[in-house]
Parts: sequence; C-alpha cells; structure tokens
Amino acid sequence: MIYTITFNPSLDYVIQVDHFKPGIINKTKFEEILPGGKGINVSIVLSNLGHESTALGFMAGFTGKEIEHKLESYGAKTDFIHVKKGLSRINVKMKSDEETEINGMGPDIQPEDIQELFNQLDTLTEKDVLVISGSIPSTLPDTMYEQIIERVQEKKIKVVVDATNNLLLKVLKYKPFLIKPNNHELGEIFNVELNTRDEVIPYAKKLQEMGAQNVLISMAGQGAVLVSDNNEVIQSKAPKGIVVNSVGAGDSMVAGFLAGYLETGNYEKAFINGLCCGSASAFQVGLATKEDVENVKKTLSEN
Ligand SMILES: Nc1ncnc2c1ncn2[C@@H]1O[C@H](COP(=O)(O)OP(=O)(O)O)[C@@H](O)[C@H]1O
Ligand SMILES: O=P(O)(O)OC[C@H]1O[C@](O)(COP(=O)(O)O)[C@@H](O)[C@@H]1O
Repeated sequence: MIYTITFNPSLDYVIQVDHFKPGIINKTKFEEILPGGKGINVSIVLSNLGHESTALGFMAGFTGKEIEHKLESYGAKTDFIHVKKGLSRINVKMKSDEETEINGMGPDIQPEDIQELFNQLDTLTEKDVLVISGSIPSTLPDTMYEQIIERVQEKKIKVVVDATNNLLLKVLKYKPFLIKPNNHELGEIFNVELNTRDEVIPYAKKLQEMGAQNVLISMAGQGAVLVSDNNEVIQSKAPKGIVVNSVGAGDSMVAGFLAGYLETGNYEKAFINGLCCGSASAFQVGLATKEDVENVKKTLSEN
C-alpha cells in the first residue's frame, strides 16, 4: 500500500479574477473548490493512474469532512485523524494577471493526535511506500518529518519526501528513496539562483551525496532533471501546452514518478511519467487523469 501524509490538508478555492486590484472589490469570473494539500494531491493522482493509496494526516471541522468526502470520491482510501480544535484550512488560489496564493493556518493539533499518527505508522510493513509532503502547521514540532522517518526506519520501506529547506535537509541522513524539490527550493538551500537544467545538475548531485537515493528536480515550464541512484542523469524540457492551473503540478509529478517506477522499475519511464503527469495537471483546473498523461506523452515525442 502507498500511504501519503498531509499534515495540513486544505480546500483549495481556485478563482479567476480579471486584472485583480488590491484595496477594491474584485469579482470572480470562475470558481471551483478542490481538495488540496500535497499528500492529498498525490493520493488523487495515484487513484487517477490506477494505484491504491491511503491518505493519512489531520482533519478538523466541516472543511475537514468535505476534504475527506471529496478525496474519497476519487477512489482514494482515507484514515485521517480527526482533531478537536479548529478547522482544516481553505487556501485561496487566485488566477489573474499573476497567480496569487493565500494559504491558511489549519487546526490545533495536540500531542495525542500526533501519537495516533505514530500508532498508524507502526502498522506499516516493508512492502509499503510512504509519501510525506507539504508544510508543517505551527502547532506541530519542526522535527515532525525526522520523527516519522526515524520511526519507520527499521522497516526499510521506501520513503518519498517533498518538503522545503530544513525539513528536507534534516531527513537526508535517513536516505529517502526520492526527494522532489523544485529548482527554486534547491537554489534556496545552496543560496544560488538556478535557472537552467544544466545549472541544476551539480546541486541535485550534492543532495544525493548528502543521502537522498534519487533526486528529482522539477522546473515548471523548463521541465525536470533526475539524478538517480544508478548514477544516471536524466533530463527533459517540459511538454508544450497552455497552463491553466499549476497548483498541484509538483504533487502530480511525484505521483506520476512513483506510479511509473512501481509499474516498470525503470527510472527513465518513471521520470517521463512524472514529467507528463505534472504538465497534464498544469494544463487544466484539476489534476491529471491517466488519459491526460498519455495525451501529453504523445505531444512530448512530437516536440
Ligand atoms: N508552465 C508549465 N509548462 C509545462 N509543464 C509544466 C509547467 N508548470 C509545471 N509543469 C510540469 O509540472 C512539473 C512540476 O511543476 P513545478 O511547478 O516545478 O512543481 P512545484 O509545484 O512543486 O513547484 C514540471 O516539472 C513540469 O513537468
Ligand atoms: O502544505 P503546503 O506546503 O502548505 O501547501 C499546500 C498547498 O500545496 C498544494 O498541495 C499544491 O502544491 P504544489 O503546487 O506545490 O504541487 C495545494 O493543493 C495546497 O493548497
């Protein structure tokens, strides 16, 4: 079973506002409410690609119930911990002349809720895969990622981490199977600006030297680079298309890579699946389906 953990799930309120101006009343031209949060997006895309997963994490209030309900409608399994205080957040994703995001805080997670998550993790076995992604709400200790990986370390399960800066750096010593920062996040870690695929390669290799087995760097419209554990560097430009909503593109890439790897055991196929899955999600409001990914793959070979 693939387990995803989303510490702070959300309802993503995606709106289109023509020429947004701060300080006045703006009206929406389009609106949709989607379940969100990085692990949740990974679970949705895995379902779309025909892979079972169970979404773990913390939920609260009516927003939490709606996130769970929406997620299950995609066919993903859920086993969320229901937190008593506060509400699961609503994150605003505004498309206008520029993309603007306002992400909420989330509920008040208590030590007993964390213990419940640990108890769930204790049931995982060697055959399982664990995807841990997204930010940590302020009520959780910033050692959360490490504590989880340490807890499952002896089981030798494959762990995938999609997190930024210190959260990511601190888990490298546990040798995660896959990490997926984007080029900006990679640049922030080393205090450099990385704009091209060639510039990214040496820094991706540094993260590998620091412990990660496979390092996948997403680069939005520039494509992606993979430094794999068999010392291969695989890179590609992005498939061409019109971007409608890039929220969840990175999570789709993680799901696509994982699905491709579990199906074939081949890094190049996994990479292409991840790349096309990311783009297929960016080219629509919601997240990619298997058919969308196959269609994007055809355009990649035509480019
Ligand atoms: N503008 C775009 N054009 C084509 N593909 C895109 C675009 N934006 C994202 N993608 C696809 O989605 C993947 C992940 O996107 P990215 O924005 O780098 O991730 P994140 O959301 O984690 O920052 C990219 O590697 C690419 O395959
Ligand atoms: O957990 P975080 O880092 O606060 O981010 C949550 C947001 O990220 C998303 O999961 C999208 O992530 P990406 O665009 O990086 O793929 C949204 O659905 C959600 O609103």
